[in-house]
Amino acid sequence: MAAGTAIAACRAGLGFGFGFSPDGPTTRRSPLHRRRRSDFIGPMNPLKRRPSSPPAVAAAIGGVDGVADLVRDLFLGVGVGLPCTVMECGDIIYRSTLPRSTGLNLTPPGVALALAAVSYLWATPGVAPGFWDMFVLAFIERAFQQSYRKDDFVIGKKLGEGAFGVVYKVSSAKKGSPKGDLVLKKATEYGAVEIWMNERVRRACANSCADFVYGFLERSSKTKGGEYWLIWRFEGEDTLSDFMLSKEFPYNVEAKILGEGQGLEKGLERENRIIQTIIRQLLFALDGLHSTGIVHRDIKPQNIIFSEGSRTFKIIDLGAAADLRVGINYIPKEFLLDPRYTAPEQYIMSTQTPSAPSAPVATALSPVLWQMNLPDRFDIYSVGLIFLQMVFPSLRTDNGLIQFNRQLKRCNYDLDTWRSTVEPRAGPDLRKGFELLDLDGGIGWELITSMVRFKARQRTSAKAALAHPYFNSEGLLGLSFMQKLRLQFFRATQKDYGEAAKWVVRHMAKSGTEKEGGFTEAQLQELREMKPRKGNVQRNALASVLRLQRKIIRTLNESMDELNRQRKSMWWSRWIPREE
Ligand SMILES: Nc1ncnc2c1ncn2[C@@H]1O[C@H](COP(=O)(O)OP(=O)(O)OP(=O)(O)O)[C@@H](O)[C@H]1O
Repeated sequence: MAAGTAIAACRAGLGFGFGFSPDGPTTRRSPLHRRRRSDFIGPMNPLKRRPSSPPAVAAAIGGVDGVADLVRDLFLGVGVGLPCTVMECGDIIYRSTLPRSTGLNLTPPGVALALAAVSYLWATPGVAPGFWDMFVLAFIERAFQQSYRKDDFVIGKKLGEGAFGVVYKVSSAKKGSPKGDLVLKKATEYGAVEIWMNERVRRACANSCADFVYGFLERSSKTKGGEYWLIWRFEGEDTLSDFMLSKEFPYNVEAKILGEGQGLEKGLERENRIIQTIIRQLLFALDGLHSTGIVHRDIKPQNIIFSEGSRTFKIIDLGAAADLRVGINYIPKEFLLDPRYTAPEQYIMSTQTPSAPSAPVATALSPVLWQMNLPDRFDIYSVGLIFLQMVFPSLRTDNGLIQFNRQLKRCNYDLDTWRSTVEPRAGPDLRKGFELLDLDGGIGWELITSMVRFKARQRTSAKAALAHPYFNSEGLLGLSFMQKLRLQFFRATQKDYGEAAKWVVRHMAKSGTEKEGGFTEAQLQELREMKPRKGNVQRNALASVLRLQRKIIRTLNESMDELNRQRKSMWWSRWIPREE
């Protein structure tokens, strides 16, 4: 019945038919298709023309073969096709008339479009991996992971106490729990963010941070909302800060990260090698975080732990981190980032950036926002300061670092200017530091100055820094042709294109000219800021209207922010384990 209808439709040229068999349109062998050429185009050889017949008749004529065709058409022919006048149906008898199967047709614009789409989906922080991580990996992980309760832990020595939590060394006798000591952090409401970040890191770049085991909410009579309990493996006793406070630094780290017996005399070369290794490990860990869209925001030697197991430095304390893949850019109001290590911009996203919309939209837009703000450069500034502290012993104390920050601010955050002011009257420690950075044609100085800069956009990324020749053991002279090319590229990317961008923006923003009338953006801004003046009623009225407009927009933005914050806290808290 259905086949009959299709034939009628084909005859009428309506284009309905049983079109799509698994072989594709060009190799169909049903009685229906045998007929098509002759019906619509006309026979090429009248002798070979088959009579038109309904499928049932064709089945009778064709015997078993026909029945098989009919059954196949009935079950597999499910599509809607174009009439053979439009579609290349071919003819089973004249196989040579069948168009050659080309499979997928590749065209240059199609390839370009596909490449652009793939690059966008995989660009930092990764839209496609983000959806996969959030909707597949997270659920699988949750389904198979071991869960814990408060009673599973025996609490031992206190390791630290911050503004938002207490950290203990603990052990667990629970079957299946990791061997060895564990670390437990009891955190207040902000622990939820930390659990989220640690779970994300464990799935995306486990080697970057301390090995996270589990996190859950524990109700308690003392705290209103309960406490979040976070468990990690115990990585080791020492943080980078502990090592740096010792007079033996950097030699006290050498055996741990490079092994015994390096066979070099104590001196600049040897110190340089150790510092190089620490910075490389730190950049490697940061690159892992940044590639998955997480910015730590609290990078400092106290938050870098030495893992005895992997003999590398790892990052801890993700309590202030931001996950820009899904738009968690959340800083508790009372939370102050450590001013000794923060970059001058204070914020990782422009304050003009509206707060992130719902998670899927934020994820889809994340590559654009990431490129607009380059939030990872915030952490790079902190690494640059740690690098300076390792090289110049006088900066390792709090007072030394605070004083340095003041000097740098006075020099407009320009390390070259700072150097030119302090070097002439430098003591032996400072001079030794400059000498170390000047090894191999000043390649160390070049890297450090590309990290500590006022403008985030001019700072290097962790990935680019890792490719810098500073990390090549033979220095500048040992660089291959390709490495030299890479260095040139690195230097080119460090140039300030901000002025060029400003010029374009200035010209684009100019909405009015004297000739064409209207106001330029700058004039409008002036009007917005202007206090009402007597005597110019028209101007004052316009200024009042603009001020009112600004107020309305600000109020709307604030309410949207508030709503988004509430909505966000609702959606992502679903991922945090509840009370066990
Ligand atoms: N996985 C770990 N292995 C070993 N020690 C750890 C681990 N995690 C944390 N610690 C120790 O606990 C201390 C405090 O940890 P953490 O910085 O996460 O807590 P915090 O409450 O946020 O502290 P603060 O606010 O001072 O940064 C660290 O300085 C470190 O000595």
